Amino acid sequence: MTAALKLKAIRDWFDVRREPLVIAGPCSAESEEQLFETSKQLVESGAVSAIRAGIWKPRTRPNSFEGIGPHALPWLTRVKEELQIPVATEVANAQHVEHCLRAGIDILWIGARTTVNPFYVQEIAEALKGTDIPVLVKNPIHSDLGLWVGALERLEKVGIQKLAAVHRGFYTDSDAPFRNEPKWEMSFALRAKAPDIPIICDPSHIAGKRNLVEQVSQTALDINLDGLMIESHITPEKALSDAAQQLTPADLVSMINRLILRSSEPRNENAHLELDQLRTKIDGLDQQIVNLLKDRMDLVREIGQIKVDNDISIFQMDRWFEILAKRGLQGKELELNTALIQELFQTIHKYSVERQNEVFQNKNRS
Ligand SMILES: O=C(O)C(=O)C[C@]1(C(=O)O)C=C[C@@H](O)C=C1
Repeated sequence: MTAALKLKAIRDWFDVRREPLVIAGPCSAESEEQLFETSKQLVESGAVSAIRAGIWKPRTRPNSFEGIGPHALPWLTRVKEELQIPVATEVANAQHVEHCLRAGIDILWIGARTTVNPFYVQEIAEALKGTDIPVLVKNPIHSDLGLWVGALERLEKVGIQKLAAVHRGFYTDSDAPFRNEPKWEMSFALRAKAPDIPIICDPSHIAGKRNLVEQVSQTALDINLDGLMIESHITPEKALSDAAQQLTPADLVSMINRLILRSSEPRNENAHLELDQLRTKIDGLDQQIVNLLKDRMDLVREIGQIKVDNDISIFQMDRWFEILAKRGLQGKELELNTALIQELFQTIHKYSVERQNEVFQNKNRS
């Protein structure tokens, strides 16, 4: 089921100074000078459409720098007024919202650690009732699509129509290669569920390392995300938070200049024809795959009948491991991605077990 949200298209509420839409600025506002100087260089480049800076920083461990707090709000309004650019900051509770509304902050975002908690999101939504301030909602830390959509719905329900999602990646045990796992499929799932929500990518938090920010930004544009939110600091190595992933304004601007903007439709007739031909072939193969799945499922059902008639259990570990190993080897020989084969056969197995369970349930009922 799709979530029918009443929204304003992002380009109707965002003055995009240059494509792609980029919101940039320091992870944290650390001093008036650091924020102003970073913002000035970014704004003068013409490459960014809004400035971001965190002033309340939810940190994993205590004793880390937790942000300047409301004292930094006038620094942000100075950037807004002197540099004539919209400014954005993160809010995590109703009090933060009230501070920001009073200070005239233009855009708010809800962080990954807040999106996970419907109580916090509801409190923020209530505090925003009656305003039309744009709100960006970062994905929850773990890949729970319901929480992400739910947070957007809570905001829409109080009348916020300038809404966007921010894809910042998902928690992972290993930070190789990225700090947060991109799981791009979550953006596809969000598009399927709420097609009108613009999605902005936060490559800094996915990458975790400045040398990988460009690669992630390019992928985000190549999968048609609607913009980028990137961290930038005049002296990144001295940053009080996220030092490893921030780029100097100059490096950020060169990076933006290197990004390639691609269109979602082919622009020349030849490419159009070639795509059509290949897609027809894919359609044929997909039909075969589905027919093969049907044949396989019929065999699985037959096996299920033998099992239930002979009191044999559904799950057959040795056989299951044998299939994974054999198909894994075959996939390797054909140079297919190992995870593709593993995940495909795990899914097939899951539905085989489900199918046989139905056979067992039918027998139990008769
Ligand atoms: O070989 C079986 O016993 C089956 O039921 C088939 C199958 C499969 O899908 O390949 C399904 C369940 C078992 O755990 C192992 C394998």
